[in-house]
Order: sequence, then C-alpha cells, then structure tokens
Amino acid sequence: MPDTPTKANVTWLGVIADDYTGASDVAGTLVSAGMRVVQTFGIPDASMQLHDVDCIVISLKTRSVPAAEAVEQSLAAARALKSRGVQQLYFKYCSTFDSTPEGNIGPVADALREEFVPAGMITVVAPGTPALRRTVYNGVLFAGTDLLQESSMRHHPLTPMTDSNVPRLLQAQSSNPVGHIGYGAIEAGVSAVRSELDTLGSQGAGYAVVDTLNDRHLAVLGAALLDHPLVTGGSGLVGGLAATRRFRGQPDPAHAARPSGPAAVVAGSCSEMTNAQIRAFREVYPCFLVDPVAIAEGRDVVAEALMFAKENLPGGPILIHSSASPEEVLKAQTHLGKDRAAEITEGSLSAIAEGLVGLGCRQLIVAGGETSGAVVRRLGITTARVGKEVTPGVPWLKTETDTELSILLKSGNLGDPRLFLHAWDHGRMGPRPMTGMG
Ligand SMILES: Nc1ncnc2c1ncn2[C@@H]1O[C@H](COP(=O)(O)OP(=O)(O)O)[C@@H](O)[C@H]1O
Ligand SMILES: O=C(O)[C@@H](O)C(=O)COP(=O)(O)O
Repeated sequence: MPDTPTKANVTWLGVIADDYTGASDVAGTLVSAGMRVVQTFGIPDASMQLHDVDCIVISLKTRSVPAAEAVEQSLAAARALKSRGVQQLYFKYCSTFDSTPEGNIGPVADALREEFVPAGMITVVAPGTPALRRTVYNGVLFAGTDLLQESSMRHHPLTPMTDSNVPRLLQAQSSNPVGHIGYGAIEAGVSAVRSELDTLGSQGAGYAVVDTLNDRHLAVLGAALLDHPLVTGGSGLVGGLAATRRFRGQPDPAHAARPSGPAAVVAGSCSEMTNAQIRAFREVYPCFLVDPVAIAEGRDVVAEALMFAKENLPGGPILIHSSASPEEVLKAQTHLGKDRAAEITEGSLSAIAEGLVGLGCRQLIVAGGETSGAVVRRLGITTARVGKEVTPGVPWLKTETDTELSILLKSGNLGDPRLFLHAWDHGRMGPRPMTGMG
C-alpha cells in the first residue's frame, strides 16, 4: 500500500509553537491522528535523545516577547529541528491569531521563509481550527459564531484582538504581500488549491491566507501542502497534514499512562472559558485567589496559597488562580502596568506550582499559555510524552522528570466549563467531542 507507510525512524514534522498551551494543542491533535509525539519545552539540546517519534513539538514562549527575540528563538528552534532531520516545519500560532501590529506572527514567518523556503514559493497561513470552532470565511476569522473582534478575545490581557480580517492583520506585520484563497478553490480540491498557490506566488505574494470552514478543507490543504517545507497555522491544519501520512503502527505507550495522585489547578488565564471553568469548580471544591496588587503591596500570597494547599490537597482537587474579569484585570494593569502585572502574576503562580509539587501534587492542570510557560520553566521540565486529549487541544502530558508528574496545559478558551471537574485520572476516551469557544 504505497500511501500507508509504516512508522519508521523518520521524524516527518517539526513544530515550532509560540506558546506552551498552543504546543500542547498541536501535540494532542497529532496524537489523536495516530502519531508518536514528543513535546519539548524550549529548544532541545543536541544531545537529547528523541527516538521513535513521528513529530517533535518545540514549545516556545514567544507570543508576547519583543519581535526580534521571537525571531531569534524561532529560527534556533527551526535549525534544531532540521538538524534532527525533520522533513517539514510547522509554525504554530493561535487559532485566534493572537498578536499585535508589531508581531510576532509576521516577523517570525518572514524569517522562517527566508531561511527555509525557496524563492518564489508561497507560504500558507491557516489559523482556522474547526474542531475548536475557529473558522476562516473570506479571510475573516470567527470564534464560534462571533467575529474575532467581537469575541471575548477583544479583552485579552496581552494581545487584545480588535480586527477579524486575517490578511489585514498579517499585512500589518509583514513586508511580504499577503494573498487569500477562498473556500471555493478548496472545495474544488487539491489541484485547484495548488494552482491558486502557484498563481498567487507568480503574482509576488509571500503568503496565502486560506479559508477553512471544516475538517474536509483541512484534509484538502494537507494533501496540497505535502511538499511545502514550511506551513503555518493553528492546530487544525496539522491534523490535515497528519491525515495524509496515515501511518499504521503501535500506539504510543504514553496513551495508556493514566494520571493519578493529588490534584491541583493553577490558573493565570483570564479568558472567558477559564473563568467559567473556575466558577464551575468553585461550586464543588476549594479555591484560592492570588491578587497581583496585594503581592505588589508586600503580602506573602505565595505562602498563604501554599498553606491553603497543605490543608486542602489531601481532600481532593484544589484550584489556585489569579484569573479575573476584564474589569479586574484592567484595574490591576492600571495600578501596576501591564508587563509588571503579568510578571508578578506569572512569578507567583509558578512559585505556587513548585510548592504544590513539593506538597505531593502529581496531577497538575495549568490554565493559560503564558502562565504555562512560566510554570513549566520553574518546574524545570524539558520534555514530555504526549497522551490522549481530554477534549480537543487539551492532552495530558507525562513529564520526563524524577517526580511522576502528569501535567495538562490548558489554552485559555479551550475545553468546556466542567473541564476542571472531569479531567482527573483521565484514562480511555471515546470519540473527540466538539467543544471550544462560543
Ligand atoms: N489578575 C490579573 N491581573 C493582571 N494580569 C493578570 C491577572 N491574572 C493573570 N494575568 C496575566 O494575564 C496573562 C494571561 O495570559 P495567558 O496565561 O497566556 O492566558 P490565556 O491562555 O488565556 O491567553 C498572563 O500574563 C497573566 O500573568
Ligand atoms: O490555537 C489555539 O487556540 C491554542 O492552541 C492556543 O494557542 C491558545 O493560546 P492561549 O489562549 O494563550 O492558551
């Protein structure tokens, strides 16, 4: 069967993800497509053994850093992946295109193109991820039924999204002309997509934003992009690319690894879904609020949170959060400045996470991309085997550390409101449910 290769020691895909939860999302999608995946946090050392994997996902924390830093780290990650022989590079950003007019999606994509894409070849831009209810129609990004600019993403603490037009958003960040391929060409199939890509490329475009309304569109795109050295997008198109590989082989033993033991959530995400998940959890289990303003005023909130944890961890899952409403976040940012508020919050939550592991926590959910970056770094985790998704984009990870720690990095808006109640001791699951931001 020529189109059904058996698993070989070839790592076909190398992903550079701009935040840690986004990396988990893409890694979970690949596992659901039957791939063996290793997720690294930061760039893996050349000496790090990464055998028997189909895909390597490198998690970076580059979504909100200055553009030059994001470029430098992303290039270093791409070089590390190429030196391990990966066949195709994928730059993963958020399905809601989280960025500012300065970047970082455009500058990073430009730099990757310059080094890894032959002159004249166009690069696809596909944030749409229908499994998460993010779709692109005529170049316009929707979150559920809302225009991106009218969704809760307009209140994001670091990258508020106030425009929904993807070509316009990207053009503000890149000097390469940005074109668009509508869903009509994608419905027409692989040859029509290839011909549109060639036409746009010959007209001088560097990028083609593609409409993506459903998984069928992603499968067509995946097949059309097999020989592209660089693809960019959300986790959706990764599923399309993986579908074209159709490996058959042994499931990754990490799938069978069940998280177990004392359980806690640490949340720094202020997204609408995370706030809803906290409200649902609070009705059943104890919660502790971390207030960045109180910390700045000198209160030892970390010690208080760990005292709370010591009393409550033996009784069931607990939750410690700085997550707050848009009004409360604005108040803290006005008082402390946006960067300082984030720095204080991320620093405290990561110290609390470290304390929780010290107290015996063995199943840890971290909510928020930036927050996950800070926590994983503080815990010194460098790699993890990716297990099954609890819900689309949200897999448990088995960390490769001395402590038997399972960690779940939850993107701000992913999951349903009861996720923090049902994610524990996650074992076998049925078919992928369709959930995400409304
Ligand atoms: N109460 C708060 N006030 C101000 N900023 C906060 C507060 N709580 C969290 N933050 C910051 O908001 C940002 C949320 O981003 P992130 O963790 O990526 O969440 P998401 O995945 O929802 O985008 C982080 O930098 C976090 O430190
Ligand atoms: O594409 C997505 O929606 C996610 O993979 C993602 O990147 C979310 O980022 P955060 O909301 O910052 O966790």
